[in-house]
Amino acid sequence: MKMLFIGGGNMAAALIGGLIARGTSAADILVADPSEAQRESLSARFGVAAVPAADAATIGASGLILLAVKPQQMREAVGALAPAIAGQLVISVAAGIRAVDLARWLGGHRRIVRAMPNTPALIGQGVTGLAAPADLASGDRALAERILGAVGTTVWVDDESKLDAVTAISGSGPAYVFLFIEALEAAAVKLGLNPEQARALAQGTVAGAAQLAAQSSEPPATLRERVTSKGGTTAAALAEFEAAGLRELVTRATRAAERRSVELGDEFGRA
Ligand SMILES: NC(=O)C1=CN([C@@H]2O[C@H](COP(=O)(O)OP(=O)(O)OC[C@H]3O[C@@H](n4cnc5c(N)ncnc54)[C@H](OP(=O)(O)O)[C@@H]3O)[C@@H](O)[C@H]2O)C=CC1
Ligand SMILES: O=C(O)[C@@H]1CCC=N1
Repeated sequence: MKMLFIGGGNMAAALIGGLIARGTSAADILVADPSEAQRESLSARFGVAAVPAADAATIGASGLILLAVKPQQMREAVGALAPAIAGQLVISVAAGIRAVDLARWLGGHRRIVRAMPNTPALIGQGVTGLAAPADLASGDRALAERILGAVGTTVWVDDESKLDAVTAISGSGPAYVFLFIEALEAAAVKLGLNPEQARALAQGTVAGAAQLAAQSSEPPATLRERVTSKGGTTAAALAEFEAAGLRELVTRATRAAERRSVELGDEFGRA
């Protein structure tokens, strides 16, 4: 089946890279993106064809259309598709933009799934939230699940509005983890380790802890307690995190992301 990506930026690259690594043929993927640099980069990295804009013939020949432009760009991008769309499934990965608005811009098209993936899709370790209208055919649900499931795990939410929370947790989440790695690395250098040592230790620790949490049947709190010897070094560090309100800070940060997702839908979707 031919897949057409509208927008070939960071998220599209992660999905395309993940799909190709897991057996999708590059010949089955076409990307439309006005940026020459993006097109060249995608073709060089993944061997996919890329065009500045999709024409009616390529839109009509695609079995699946993936919308991967920024929310701010979605109305214009979708408006250009509308006259040529041939009833195929459309999957949007955009934060905030609601299915009802996409449907309106697509001239009443109803075969729409919203997905909120994340960039670890590139290495097949993504996690994607999915939402679809209740009347979407089960074959379309299965197709969306197969595409996003090829690059990681999937989680359906019944209510589309829950995707704002999904975005705040797992869509944006990799950036929170990268920030923590950055901070741990910087702290390591301040403690006198060289930058290579700092990177190896910080990255290795986060990767190992994440793998252990994923493979363990025990909750993260139990795994944390197992590191924390009574009166030891971990307890000294965790006391600082708790005193600084790390848990509340995470709640505040994710609320801000969720709020922003709703705002993006209001700001760029309702027009
Ligand atoms: N990055 C992430 O981790 C995640 C992103 N998303 C969602 O994915 C979407 C894309 O995000 P991201 O990849 O980060 O953004 P990028 O800006 O990296 O990619 C968007 C691309 O679309 C291009 N574009 C703009 N207008 C059009 C058009 N009319 N037709 C085709 N392409 C067009 C842009 O070109 P130009 O730069 O020239 O405008 C750009 O290359 C967003 O809606 C975001 O919410 C979802 C989950 C995670
Ligand atoms: O930052 C953003 O808006 C997008 C959505 C989730 C991750 N990146």
